[in-house]
Amino acid sequence: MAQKHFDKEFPFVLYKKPHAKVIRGLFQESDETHSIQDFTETGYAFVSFSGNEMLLIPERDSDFQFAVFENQVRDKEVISSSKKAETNREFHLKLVNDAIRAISQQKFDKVVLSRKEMVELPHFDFGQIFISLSKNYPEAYVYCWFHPKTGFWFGAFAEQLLKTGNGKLHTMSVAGTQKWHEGLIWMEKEKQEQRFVTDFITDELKPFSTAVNASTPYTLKAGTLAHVKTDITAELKPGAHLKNIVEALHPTPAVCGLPKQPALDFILENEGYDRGFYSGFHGELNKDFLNGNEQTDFFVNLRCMHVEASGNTANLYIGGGITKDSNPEAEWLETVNKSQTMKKVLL
Ligand SMILES: C=C(O[C@@H]1C=C(C(=O)O)C=C[C@H]1O)C(=O)O
Repeated sequence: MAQKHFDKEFPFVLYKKPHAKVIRGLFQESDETHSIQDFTETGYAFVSFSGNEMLLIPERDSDFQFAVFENQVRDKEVISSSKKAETNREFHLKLVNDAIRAISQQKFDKVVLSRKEMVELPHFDFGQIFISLSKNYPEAYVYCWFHPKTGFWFGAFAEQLLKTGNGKLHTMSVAGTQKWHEGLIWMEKEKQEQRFVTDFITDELKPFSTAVNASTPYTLKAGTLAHVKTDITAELKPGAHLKNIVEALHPTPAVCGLPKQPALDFILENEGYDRGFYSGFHGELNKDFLNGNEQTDFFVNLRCMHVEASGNTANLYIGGGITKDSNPEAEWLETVNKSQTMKKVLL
């Protein structure tokens, strides 16, 4: 089905929710480009970091399919480094140093800096990549998006931007990174960068809610990495509009910074490339296609990559949060570790 759509250059998305056994697919019946206008639409949303591109595979022009996925065997870990990565390293170290200086000059408290890394693909098979991601990361939201306007995007991570239905909203604050191991301990630097995200989200949700509750922070395992996570729930006021909530939350300090505007300006002036859909968000808009409920279920687009429709190269996107206590070399290594999520299914 997906291959048939790709051959015709019709948009489609394959996705598997965290810990789910079911693969879902939404297949557009035309090559038309649909966009989100006000978040009252129904379908699958795919939104860029800047919010300038808000693509939609609309329910009314699509066919929904699902299949049970059972294979849970993980592949071996891949460690690789390329000459290209070394060139990136110098640039990234300077970028992080510049950000630490800007923080010490009180321009902002946190900024998330990212980079793009190119990997050549000897043989590209989108179905096989999607299955391999699903197999390796059962705890993640795994997806493969294709649109003639964007080419392919893949991702495997479980950071929810928001889930709403029945007047309730669920979201989470995820930040701080370490290699996962038994008994790991979080340092003040990681706790602080994650607290920035929690405080931002709870403050932004208050005008839309009668109550906002946050759990105590705990460890989230993501592949071979671990992050600090807080669950946040809100009781929405009647009439709270999804569009306004999305605009208030995105981009959170998990992918942008705090305060939002100076951090965003720093990213746009210094990162040196266009993030495109990396650190944007995507997911079911106003419908859970499997059970038919009215529900929105958006995830942040992280641990992701872009592959042109020609399938010759993949661009991996990786970043991390910088605060006053950041160490540039450690921040570089964090992006190298995060790049393994996608490399594991490519090399
Ligand atoms: C920005 C990324 O990840 C985000 C940043 C993290 C951090 O700064 O430690 C951790 C998890 C994500 O919220 C990425 O994976 O590219």
